[in-house]
Amino acid sequence: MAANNDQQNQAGRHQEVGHKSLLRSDALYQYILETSVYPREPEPMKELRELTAKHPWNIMTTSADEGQFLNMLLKPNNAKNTMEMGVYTGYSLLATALALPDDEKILAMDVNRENYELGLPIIQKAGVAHKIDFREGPALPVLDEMVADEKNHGTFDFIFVDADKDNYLNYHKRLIDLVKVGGVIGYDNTLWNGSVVAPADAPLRKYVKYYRDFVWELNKALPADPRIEICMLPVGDGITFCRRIQ
Ligand SMILES: C[S@@+](CC[C@H](N)C(=O)[O-])C[C@H]1O[C@@H](n2cnc3c(N)ncnc32)[C@H](O)[C@@H]1O
Repeated sequence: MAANNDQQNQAGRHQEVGHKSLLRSDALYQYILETSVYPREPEPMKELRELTAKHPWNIMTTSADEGQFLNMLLKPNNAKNTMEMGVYTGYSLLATALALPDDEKILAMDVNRENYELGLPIIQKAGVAHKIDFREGPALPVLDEMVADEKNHGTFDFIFVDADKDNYLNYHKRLIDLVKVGGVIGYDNTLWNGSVVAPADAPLRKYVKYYRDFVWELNKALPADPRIEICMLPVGDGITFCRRIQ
């Protein structure tokens, strides 16, 4: 009996260790980048990634594996009309723009135009700048304006949310009207640097601690929303995809 219990405990432990190493091993992550991501990264995305690496706020950039994933996700889904909140220097925006058909548009919003303009020459050189409608300023009032006009309801195929985490639930309340039935909203950073499972009193950086409550709230609210199907993936800093079903 004791041996059986031991075996069960061992099996339980192995599963847990397997999960942790997937998320926590730097060497494994590097392996993914070097074997799968970097060899197939489009030249403009590589150039933008290298430019962004020199910027003082580079911690904000979308990771290369996530960029590759977004680019692949959008192609088979035949996404046409898309939106992005939180552009920074434009890595995820470029991944999206490269995946979209030539005559389609991305509504891109960020409070900071300067960082967008750092990456813009690379986006222009890649021949996709004409797909981007960049709006400088907070995203919420733009969403409110769009929601107020019923013509905009159910018109977006894909929406990527990577801006201020304390507004994610406010965004969700509006985006659910703007995305098509069958369309997808991706919320970035839903594992929030792993802090979602850290003890309440763990010593976290101030901004990580502040936003964690909002990420927790979002992670509770999305599974309870019957209008969507969801899938949370440990890509980048965690991304939760929501497909509108009603
Ligand atoms: C994590 S970064 C985005 C990274 C980007 N997706 C990329 O590929 O590099 C977050 C961005 O959200 C922007 N932001 C913060 N608050 C915002 C708001 N209320 N509305 C729009 N953008 C906002 C910041 O200026 C910052 O550029």
